[in-house]
Amino acid sequence: MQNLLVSSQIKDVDTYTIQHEPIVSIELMERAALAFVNAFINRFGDEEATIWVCCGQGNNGGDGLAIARLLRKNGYTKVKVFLANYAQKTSPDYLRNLERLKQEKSEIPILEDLQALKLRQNDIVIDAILGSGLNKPLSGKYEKLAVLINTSKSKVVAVDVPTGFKSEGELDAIYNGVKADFVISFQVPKINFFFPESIKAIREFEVVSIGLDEPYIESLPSQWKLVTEQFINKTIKPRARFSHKGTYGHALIVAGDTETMGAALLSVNACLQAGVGLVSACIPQSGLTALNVSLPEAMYFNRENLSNTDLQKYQAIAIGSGLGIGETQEQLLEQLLSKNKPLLIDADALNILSENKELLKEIPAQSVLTPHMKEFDRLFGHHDNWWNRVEMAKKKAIELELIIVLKNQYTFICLPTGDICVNPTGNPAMAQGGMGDVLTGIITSFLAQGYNSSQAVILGVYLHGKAGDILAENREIVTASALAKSLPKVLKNINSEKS
Ligand SMILES: NC(=O)C1=CN([C@@H]2O[C@H](COP(=O)(O)OP(=O)(O)OC[C@H]3O[C@@H](n4cnc5c(N)ncnc54)[C@H](O)[C@@H]3O)[C@@H](O)[C@H]2O)[C@@H](O)CC1
Ligand SMILES: Nc1ncnc2c1ncn2[C@@H]1O[C@H](COP(=O)(O)OP(=O)(O)O)[C@@H](O)[C@H]1O
Repeated sequence: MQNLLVSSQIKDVDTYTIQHEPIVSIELMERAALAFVNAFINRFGDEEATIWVCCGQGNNGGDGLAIARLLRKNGYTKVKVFLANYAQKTSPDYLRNLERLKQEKSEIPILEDLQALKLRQNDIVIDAILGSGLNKPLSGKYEKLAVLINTSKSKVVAVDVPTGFKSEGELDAIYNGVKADFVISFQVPKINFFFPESIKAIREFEVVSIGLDEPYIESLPSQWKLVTEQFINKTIKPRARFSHKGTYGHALIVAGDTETMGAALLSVNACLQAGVGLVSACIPQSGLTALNVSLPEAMYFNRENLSNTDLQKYQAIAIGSGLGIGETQEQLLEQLLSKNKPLLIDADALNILSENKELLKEIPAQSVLTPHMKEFDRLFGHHDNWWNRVEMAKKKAIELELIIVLKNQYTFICLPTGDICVNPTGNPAMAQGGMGDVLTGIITSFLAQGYNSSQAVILGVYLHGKAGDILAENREIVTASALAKSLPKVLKNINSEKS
């Protein structure tokens, strides 16, 4: 897991690195500029392009000046600098870089008049006006400059964060900052990059290391974590020698209704593909033939028997995929809740809870809820923005001792400890019905296999997205069935790379 930091902490890490590496701040700025330029060249190799580097007077502007100089050195002949010198204060490193640019006779024109900023299609604007130092909404000349850049049809590449974009906290409904096609951000992704509202400001981003002190970053208190491949590789266990089906647990999946039996089958199949030892499908009798034909590995569990069966033999129980809503389904959920065994609760079972909120406190601790945005809002109230929604998910996860998996492009996993783990995998090719049912099957499978609840959820969400990413490399659409089918290979690849 990688700590995600707020702006004040990032500043703190800069200071710490400067003191302890040690490195003088102007050198750190040079390193940041170099990292930006390398990433920039990788992506925008056209040395003939006209590049306008727009600089403010803080450290973000200082980066911009160094970037302009380094681009010129790397063969970009048409680099121009525009100084947005609208502030009273200037940073010392900005001033040093300005001096350097002037002294070196770098042939880079330095412009200050807005009239001179004639942006054309195919030009590239490097936005180094304001970075993570933003401390109030954009207004006046800054706002005017942002409008000019946004309406120019030039490609916009932002340094660290687009000017006017808040790195953390609630994002305003209306965004008046620079809209960047690409952001090259330093060291850690900013928390707000993961919220859907950021699409107004950022089309794509890349994070580059500038050599800030990583152990110090990890030592800082932060409840925001990014799930990393290293964490997954470390957590996932290969199949053991002399193991048998009993080693990998028995899962019970309560799902399906006459018209939504597919959801149950998808979920049960995903559970098998993710490696469970045994799975029993508690589906309506009308689905029995379909189950036997399509998933001969799965067993059938008659719903009539749920109330009088000892569920101790199941290592994991999920309820909800395609379950339907009605008195019968409500009874099924209540029966399971009364067994006082952690559950995974998805889809219609969540909708039943929304209609019977008094049941929320009956959910056993360490249970997992997997709502998408609408299911979440039905459960815990309407939210105007994602920052507030995630804050509420965190609050409820702590209060009810649950794991809340708030599904989206970047899924937020809120743990009872208050930690919020952001999942980086997944893509729009996966935006199709049934994908959530597959996720339920995968997490249930990992729960049955003996991973603890947080591990099972983090592994499940990450691998679900990872499988989708691998498939999306050569197809536009990834169906839920295709994703489930690909899981054994994804697991194999991870375990082979480890050994
Ligand atoms: N040693 C360091 O601190 C490093 C900093 N780096 C760069 O430094 C940036 C942060 O630099 P700074 O902290 O100087 O901040 P910025 O350059 O982002 O902004 C500086 C100034 O803008 C003012 N300001 C904030 N919001 C405003 C608004 N809406 N309208 C008008 N003025 C506004 C602030 O009061 C401050 O004086 C990062 O984004 C990154 O690009 C990098 O060079 C890496 C190393
Ligand atoms: N654009 C996307 N990027 C990443 N993941 C996505 C995207 N669209 C959907 N997903 C993933 O697919 C799943 C969809 O879940 P859900 O909406 O419950 O689907 P369903 O109810 O149809 O099975 C979630 O895990 C979500 O994170």
